[in-house]
Amino acid sequence: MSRETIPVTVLSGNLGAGKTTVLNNLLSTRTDLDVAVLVNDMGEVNVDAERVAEHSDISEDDEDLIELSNGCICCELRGDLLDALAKLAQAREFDYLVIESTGVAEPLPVAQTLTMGFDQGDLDPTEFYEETGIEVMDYYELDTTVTVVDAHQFWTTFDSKESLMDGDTEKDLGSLLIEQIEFCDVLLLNKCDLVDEETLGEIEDMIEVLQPRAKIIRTEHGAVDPGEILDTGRFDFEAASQSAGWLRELQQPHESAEEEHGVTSFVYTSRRPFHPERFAELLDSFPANVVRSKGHFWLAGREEMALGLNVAGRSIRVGSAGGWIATLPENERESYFEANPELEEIWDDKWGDRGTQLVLIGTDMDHDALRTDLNTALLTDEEMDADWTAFDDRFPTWDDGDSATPEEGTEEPTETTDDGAEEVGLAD
Ligand SMILES: Nc1nc2c(ncn2[C@@H]2O[C@H](COP(=O)(O)OP(=O)(O)OP(=O)(O)O)[C@@H](O)[C@H]2O)c(=O)[nH]1
Repeated sequence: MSRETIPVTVLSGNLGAGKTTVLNNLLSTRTDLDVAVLVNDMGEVNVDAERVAEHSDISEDDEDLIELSNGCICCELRGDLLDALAKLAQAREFDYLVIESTGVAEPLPVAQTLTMGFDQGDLDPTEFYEETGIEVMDYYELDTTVTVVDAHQFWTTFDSKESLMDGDTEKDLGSLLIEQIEFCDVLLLNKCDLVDEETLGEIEDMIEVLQPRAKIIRTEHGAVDPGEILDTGRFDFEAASQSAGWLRELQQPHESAEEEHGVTSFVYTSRRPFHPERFAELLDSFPANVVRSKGHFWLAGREEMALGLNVAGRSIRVGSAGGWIATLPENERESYFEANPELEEIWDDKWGDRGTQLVLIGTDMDHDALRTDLNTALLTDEEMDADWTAFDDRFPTWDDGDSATPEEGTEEPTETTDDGAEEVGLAD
């Protein structure tokens, strides 16, 4: 069979979750399917590629199996990924392509590379086109992003602060797991043979709140019907980027009802700024049962810029979330109002759109107690009239040249930690 475009499946998942097992299972049980494989491993020697070769008809010298080593396809190997895709396309025809990404890859940049193409490839696409008559990006279509999650290690990884280098940034396993869950079309909850029914239910409740859009499939030893991960047509960049539970919650806030296993979420909003020291103290001892929090906040004394909070597992990051609409020049502000008439409703005569909006997701959270704690960190009436610049403020500072609105703001998060007062220090 040959076809117009090759559907591409990207397999992500933490180290040891079972990505290679899924792949081996697919290749060894369905030899009738013409699948090419691209493996990205961080190691010197590409262990995964050797194992895939061992367990399937594909040999390591085979042009069907391409290995990318010494880097991660979500960062420094993006160009190499495109090179490899071009070489595969040139080598022969096949019906499906599966990319197994390294255990530290974030699915989003991989998806971006596959959907947006040659922003930094070593290979000149024009040259390739002249040689082959094939437009690489037209030849492939990102079809399904699959995250493999290790059910047995789930809670340990979720709470883990063990860090890994992800390109130039250090990431902890917990937040990587959350990012992988938040960006996928299909989630394989693997190693279900090692976990009891009650725990599986707890994990599923958490995953459903973090990622309401994905199809969750329980697997043992990576055995999954190929139709669930190949040529499913499920990938949609826009939908995938918008599917994280926290984002949905921000867009349509609602107090979620308690699930069977106590996983809930809610949105905290305030039109008063936080006191920098009291809010820092709150983050220092942030409750461990809040496993995910995202949003922007207003810190007294920082009237030019919204700050972004990003809590994932045990990692707490604070970054710039862009300027307030209130700080924009008059004409730009007016066009914002025209495009977003609902702004009128939240606009404050003195403070404009300044305020706080945070989603909190967690297990057994006491919503009222958390709201009270957050409210206690807000300025009091008396403090509202005080000189805000006199408050102690150990949050980092950023260049405020970025005029993005809070919702659109890209974060340049500064890693902060939350264990122990000494380590926590938000300031440098
Ligand atoms: N009991 C059990 N073991 C599994 C299952 N799936 C995979 N394993 C084992 O878990 C280990 C890791 O699996 P891999 O498939 O290598 O995991 P991976 O995600 O490819 O790992 P990296 O390539 O290191 O990121 C192997 O020893 C597998 O045999 C499962 O469902 N149950």
